[in-house]
Amino acid sequence: MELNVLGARGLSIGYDGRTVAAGIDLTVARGDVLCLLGPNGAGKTTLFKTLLGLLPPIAGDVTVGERPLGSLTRAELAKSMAYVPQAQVMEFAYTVLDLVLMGRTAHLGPFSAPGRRDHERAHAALADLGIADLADAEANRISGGQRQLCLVARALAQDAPLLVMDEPTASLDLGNRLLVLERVRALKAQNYGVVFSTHDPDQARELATTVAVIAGGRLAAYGAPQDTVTGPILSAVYGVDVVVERTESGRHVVAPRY
Ligand SMILES: Nc1ncnc2c1ncn2[C@@H]1O[C@H](COP(=O)(O)OP(=O)(O)OP(=O)(O)O)[C@@H](O)[C@H]1O
Repeated sequence: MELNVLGARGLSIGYDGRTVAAGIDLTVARGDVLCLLGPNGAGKTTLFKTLLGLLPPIAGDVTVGERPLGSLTRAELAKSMAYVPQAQVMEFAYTVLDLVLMGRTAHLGPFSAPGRRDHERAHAALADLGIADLADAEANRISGGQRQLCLVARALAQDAPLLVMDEPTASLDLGNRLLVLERVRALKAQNYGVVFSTHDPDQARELATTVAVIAGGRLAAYGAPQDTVTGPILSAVYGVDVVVERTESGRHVVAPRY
């Protein structure tokens, strides 16, 4: 049986004793894509921070590769899951290759610089995402979508089986959004576990194997996309009247009910 790369049981999340959401149970195995949906302020980022070990749980447990999160060293954690932040313009003029090499940090000995194997891994990650030709480009002088793919490449170079992506398509134009989504789909096919948040229920329906809808201080829905990204659930969670329609090509899209 495939081991879970990430799990949460009876998890309560929040800040300084203020609970944002409680009773969260979820699992992610290799090849799973868990999509996190929920209204603004519902707790998606708070849940991410808790799953990444940046914020202590108020109650309950997080397991990483079946081990309690708190028992992993920083290096073990970095080899177990890689975080992909939203792409922003960076303070320093790193090249794309430098940026991706940062993903190798957990694999380096203390005070040692990246070696030949690390460079090979970084180049392979760039090639994997179709951006090998950008290696020497300055990371601030490429498109937002390309920068997002660099951050995914950095996560791949980390050699962790789980990628955690915070709204990977936020602020991207249509072409770049489709590019990033296509790459996420490819990662699933390569047996990575993926957790990503989005404000687009169509992406959840299209890409996810499991959807977690966080709303009203709990998981309002958790399960297969066809059971969770539904008109009644979305209407209740977002306070709007929407339906999920099937297009001629067989896709499902969320639309207002007119
Ligand atoms: N550092 C913090 N300290 C205290 N409360 C916080 C902190 N960060 C967020 N919150 C509160 O926790 C709740 C959940 O916020 P969170 O950022 O997790 O929501 P979200 O679902 O990611 O929202 P969005 O979709 O707008 O990004 C909100 O009420 C927010 O005000």
